[in-house]
Amino acid sequence: MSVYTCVDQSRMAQHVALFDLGKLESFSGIEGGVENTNYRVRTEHQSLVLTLFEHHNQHDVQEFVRLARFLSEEGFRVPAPISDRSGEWLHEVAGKPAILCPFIEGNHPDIITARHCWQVGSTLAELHLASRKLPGASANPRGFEWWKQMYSSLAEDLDRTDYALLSSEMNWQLKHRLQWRLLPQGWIHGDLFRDNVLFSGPAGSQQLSAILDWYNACKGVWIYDLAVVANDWCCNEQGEWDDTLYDALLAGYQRVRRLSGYEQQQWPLILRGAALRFWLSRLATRRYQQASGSSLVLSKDPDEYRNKLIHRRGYESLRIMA
Ligand SMILES: Nc1ncnc2c1ncn2[C@@H]1O[C@H](COP(=O)(O)OP(=O)(O)O)[C@@H](O)[C@H]1O
Ligand SMILES: N[C@@H](CCOP(=O)(O)O)C(=O)O
Repeated sequence: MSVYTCVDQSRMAQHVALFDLGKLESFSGIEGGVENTNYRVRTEHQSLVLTLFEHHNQHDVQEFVRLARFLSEEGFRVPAPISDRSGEWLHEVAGKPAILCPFIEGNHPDIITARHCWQVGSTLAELHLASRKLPGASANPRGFEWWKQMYSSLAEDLDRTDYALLSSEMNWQLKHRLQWRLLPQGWIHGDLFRDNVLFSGPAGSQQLSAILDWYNACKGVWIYDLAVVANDWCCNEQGEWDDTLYDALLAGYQRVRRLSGYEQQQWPLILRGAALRFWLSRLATRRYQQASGSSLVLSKDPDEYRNKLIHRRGYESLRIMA
């Protein structure tokens, strides 16, 4: 469970009292999540999630919640923060920027099927196209510049073999920066892992009920967003593809937006970049968790993404289904 910041009963009640939600009934830390502190909050009138941002200031939060608010208004199943009586949706709780969103029913499926992947793919493409109407996406704070900073700070955290792998991939990515820049771009979710999507309904006919955690939303290459999904949803921890899931994801995405020949050509490069990004961020998270000494934290294994990167480096090209 990831609860980095503890909020006591009286502070929670004081916060809930700002909204038209009735009295606070109960609250508890949410299991899952890596980066922020989340509480499930029940009031007389509603079930909600309070998120405290651990690494971002109010300005950052205003920026990346813009997309979630826009998409929610466009009718996508995306939780957007609710406003208090004075119209304010961004607050400070325990010294952290805080938002309160409606709790959305659903679960993260234990077993991923082609049906899940197809729905995630098509919804992702719909999000990409819909968000073209929202101007002003800012650059990815976990993009190439951040990779470089992390790379130079990681020499002590990695053994020689892993550091050599990291150096080699950084050089490869540097050599191919221009290819990234020529790909179609726009708003991206940036972190569409299984634990950021909810499904509801009976097993076998589940429907996607929400896309959560918009806290990495930024400007980026669209197929990078798709590669993040492929690397998490469609392979095992060693990076070996499940062809059925992989084909369903790409078919779902391409039902809405067809990949160009150039995107197909660059796909292996982007899959590698997406694996590298999460290897780096998991190493960064591990370092942060060790330093903060928090007891209620969920750890995600950096080696999983090192393994996926190794696997992706084995591909010069990769089939993309129509
Ligand atoms: N609005 C919501 N409705 C239902 N569950 C939610 C909602 N927001 C978050 N959660 C639950 O909390 C978990 C962690 O939230 P998330 O935003 O992914 O945290 P983190 O940014 O720390 O990774 C999610 O996996 C989900 O189960
Ligand atoms: N989904 C990611 C965690 C989120 O990435 P971060 O850069 O915001 O820490 C994972 O599984 O590693």
